This record gives sequence, structure tokens and C-alpha cells, in this order.
Amino acid sequence: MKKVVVGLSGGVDSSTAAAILQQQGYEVVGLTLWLMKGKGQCCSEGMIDAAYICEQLGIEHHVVDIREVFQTNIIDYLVAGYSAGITPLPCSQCNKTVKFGPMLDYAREHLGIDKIATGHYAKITYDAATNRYQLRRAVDRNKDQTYFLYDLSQDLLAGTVFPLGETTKTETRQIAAQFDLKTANKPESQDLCLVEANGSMRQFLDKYITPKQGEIVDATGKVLGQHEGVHHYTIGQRRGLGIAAAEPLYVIGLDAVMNRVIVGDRTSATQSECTVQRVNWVSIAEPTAPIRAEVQVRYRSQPVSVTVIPLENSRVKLVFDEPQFSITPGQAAVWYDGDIVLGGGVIERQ
Ligand SMILES: Nc1ncnc2c1ncn2[C@@H]1O[C@H](COP(=O)(O)OP(=O)(O)OP(=O)(O)O)[C@@H](O)[C@H]1O
Repeated sequence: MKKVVVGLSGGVDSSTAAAILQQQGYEVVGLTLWLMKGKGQCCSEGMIDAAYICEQLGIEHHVVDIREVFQTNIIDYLVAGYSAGITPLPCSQCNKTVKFGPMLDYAREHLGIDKIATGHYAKITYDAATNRYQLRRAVDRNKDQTYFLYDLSQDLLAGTVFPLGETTKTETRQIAAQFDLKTANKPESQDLCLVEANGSMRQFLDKYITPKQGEIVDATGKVLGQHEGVHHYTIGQRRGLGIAAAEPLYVIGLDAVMNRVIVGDRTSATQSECTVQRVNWVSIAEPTAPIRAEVQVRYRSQPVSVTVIPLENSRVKLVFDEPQFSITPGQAAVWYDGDIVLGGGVIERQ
């Protein structure tokens, strides 16, 4: 019998993924990663719901304590990034180093199973011509999570199944109801689990970074106001600057060394190119010449036309057809050919 380990967060997506796989004839084992230290309300609730689902499906439930890995790879990474004046994206890092990697390792080493599944909205196909696994957008474009999955390696893609890639969220809830799963009507979780657990990103960061007052300046260095800590700001931010000005002002730079927030008009917050580091070429081998693609520079941003120029040391330069607003160091840039994720990486400070 085919066996698969399903990552169960206690939400409707992963519960439904497990039920679908079981119906397809897989022997399913449930695995919940215990991620957060402290009270970890979302994790403890999630673990209980995941246990309930395993009971309901009549499958084994394993809980793996991975709090130290989450602390080092996500919390410390975020705190270091925000302290240095960048806005790190934790989710792609979390998927690769906290979720998929450790889950597949656990499945292989402790259970002798070589496949894992999650409730992510994405698809994986295999291209025999290039001998590569390809990551593709989900049918439900509104739920598509490929932006957070660009960093998965070929080994991880080969060992992963996404049962919800062809399913819309509405259909997922219908399937969950048909299986009578307890989680069928569970509310949607927020995009960022840390925000869900802490109320806001600001509240989370204030636990780790002591707010340090400083100056808000324009590009010439003229002081326009005061800020409460560089880590409270992000590139492109307009609200909450507390400066009265004739035209709208946006954050265009964060100087952690001088403890300054730099603001400017909308034009100065746009860029026609940027560089990207720690690039992972997902579905194709690294090209040797520039390629045309469509890039997303934020999770919810529209894909825009771009030329991707390969550089040395896993870096690329992105040259946008039209200048883009609020290119944010630390966020991911992910480029696509239609629904295929070609590659992605972390936007560098310019
Ligand atoms: N703590 C965890 N342990 C195991 N797997 C997890 C955990 N958190 C998330 N996952 C897996 O990653 C998938 C995507 O997680 P995400 O945080 O985006 O939740 P989601 O889309 O709201 O899904 P769900 O409805 O299953 O919570 C989940 O469907 C699940 O398979």
C-alpha cells in the first residue's frame, strides 16, 4: 500500500488533504510540527484539532517538537533582519527549513515513508525531458501559495504531494463537510502565523527589539519628524509617519546604522531594477543568458513583465518593463512562465 505522511496544522486544508489521500488508497500518517515556544496558542489548539482529525480518520498521529529550529530559523532570522532595516519574509524560509525538510527527514528516518503531503495550494508536475520536478500555480489563483514555495529543492518536490492543487477553497470546504471533518467550518488563519499568535507584527517585534527613537529625514537629510524604532517601518509605507506634508510621503529607505527612516515622494519609491540573492531555480536549470518572465515582488502583487539576468553566486538582476513601487529588501521576488515557477530569491538592499 502507498504510504504518505500528511503535515497536519489542525486547519481545514490539511485535514481535507489527509482525507482525500486516504480515499485515494494511501495509508496516511498524520504529523504535526510543534513550532512555537511560549504559550503558542495557535500551535496547541492546532495540535488538539489535528489529533481529533487523526482519531476521526483512524490514523496514527505524530507530534514532532521543532521549536528550537523555528526559533533559530524564523524568530532569530526575523529579529536580525528587522534590526538591520530590512523586512524579511519568513514563510518561504519556514517552508523549506522548518516544514518540508524536517517533515521529509522524519518520514524517511522514523517511519520509512518517502512521501509527504500538505494542504498548500500549489501543484507539482514532472518533466521527463529535463528530468526535473516543476512547481506550478494552483487552480485557485486567489489561494495560490507558490510564492512561498519557490525555495523548495528538487529532492523536496520529488517527495511531496499537494492534494489541493486542483481544488478551490470553496470545494475544499465542501469536501471537508462531505467527510464530516470537525475542521470543515474552521475560520481562515491569517497569512502570517506569527501575527496570528501575537496580535500584530509590531507587537511580536517589540518583544525582541527595544524601540529606539530616531529621525525621519528626506533624501537630502533634512529632518522631518521622529520615529519610534526603525523596525516599525517598511519600504513603501505611507501611513503612520506622523508628518504633515504637501504631497504624500513614503518610506524609501531604512538606515539601521544611523537609526534613520528616509522618506520621499511616490516617484522616489519606485525602481526600474533590483538584485536578488539566494536564488533557487525551481522548475528549470539555471539559465546561462537573460530570460523573460513575469515576476511577483510581494505575495499579493500582480505579476509584471521582467527580464531576469543571471549573475554569479546564486544572484540575479531583475529589470522591470515598467518601474515598480516599493521594492522591499528581504521580501521574495518569484518569477513565473505562465503557471510554472521558474525561480525566486530574496530582494537585496540596493
Ligand atoms: N504545525 C504544522 N505541522 C505540520 N504541518 C503544518 C503545520 N503548519 C502548517 N502545516 C502544513 O502546511 C500547510 C500550509 O500551512 P498554512 O500555514 O499556509 O495553513 P493553511 O493554508 O491555513 O492550511 P490549514 O487549513 O491546513 O491550516 C498546511 O495545510 C499543513 O499541511
